[in-house]
Amino acid sequence: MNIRPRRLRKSPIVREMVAETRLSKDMFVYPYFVVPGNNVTHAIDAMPGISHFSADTLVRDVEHSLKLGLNKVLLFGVGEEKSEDASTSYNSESVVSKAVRELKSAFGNDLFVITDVCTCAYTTHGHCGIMHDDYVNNDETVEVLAKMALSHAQAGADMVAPSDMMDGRIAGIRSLLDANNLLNTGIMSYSVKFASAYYGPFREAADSAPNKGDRKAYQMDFRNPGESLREAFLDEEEGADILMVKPALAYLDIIKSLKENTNLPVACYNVSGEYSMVKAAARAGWVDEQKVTMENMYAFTRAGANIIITYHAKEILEKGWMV
Ligand SMILES: NCc1[nH]cc(CCC(=O)O)c1CC(=O)O
Repeated sequence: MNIRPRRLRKSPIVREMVAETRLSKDMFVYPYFVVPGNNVTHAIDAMPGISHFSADTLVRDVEHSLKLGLNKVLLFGVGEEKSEDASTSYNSESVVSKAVRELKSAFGNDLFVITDVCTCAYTTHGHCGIMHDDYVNNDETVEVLAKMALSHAQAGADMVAPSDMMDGRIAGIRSLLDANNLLNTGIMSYSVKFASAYYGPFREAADSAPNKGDRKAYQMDFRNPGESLREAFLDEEEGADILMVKPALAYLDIIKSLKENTNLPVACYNVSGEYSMVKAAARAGWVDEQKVTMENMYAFTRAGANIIITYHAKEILEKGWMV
């Protein structure tokens, strides 16, 4: 026997030398939930370790994140007045726009601010668009999304991230941004977003559960890898800068095939249900939290993700789990 793969597993040094996948904190994007008011830090039950922040406490928490080397955030607005037309979503005084202004005035270009663009937290029915006869009207929704993206961009967001899955929304957003001379505001598209039960805990965090029906008439069917490439290519043609796959853990095949088929950076969203399952199992003593978390992070990287959006990011860096 002259071939012995175990030679290269003999010691930590040799294992480090031949490791095929590297993970860096620069790959992480950390999500934050922003609520109205002052001095609010309210823990989200379904997502241990994650809280709602008002703009002032957000600035303090982000300052701490920045010290850890976490310099990219994804903002979700929660707790705004809801309506049929989601008009609070594009108000220049919206909770997200205010938070963007405060973060940018505190940290400038030391912080990269991405905003989630979707109406589900702003509509009375909790759907990701404008509804008529129990159906989300695509083109009317795209107009609202473009206005919402514009308001975030005008507040100073570096990048907007539409998470609604309407057809043509990347083109709609890009053209409104360009018409307003916001040529350098990027778009990270939730290109391949499946209708998934893994969003369960998030709906508590964002108070965005649909009060009737589900999201299957706009989010993708998880049986369809071919359609996932079709969706991603459309976004690429429409001007997306980054393509995202969501959820991540149950969709590693999709991440891998997208990476092999595009030259754009690929992001994955390690969603709330994936996060809370790890937390719950770790709390019960069934898995080693550090080891399972890092195994998941490497799985995303190995599949081809260049960017990982994860609720674990802060704890990974706080506790030095990278090493
Ligand atoms: N459309 C809004 C949105 N943006 C991100 C998530 C999920 C994030 C997570 O679960 O962590 C959702 C929920 C949904 O589509 O139902």
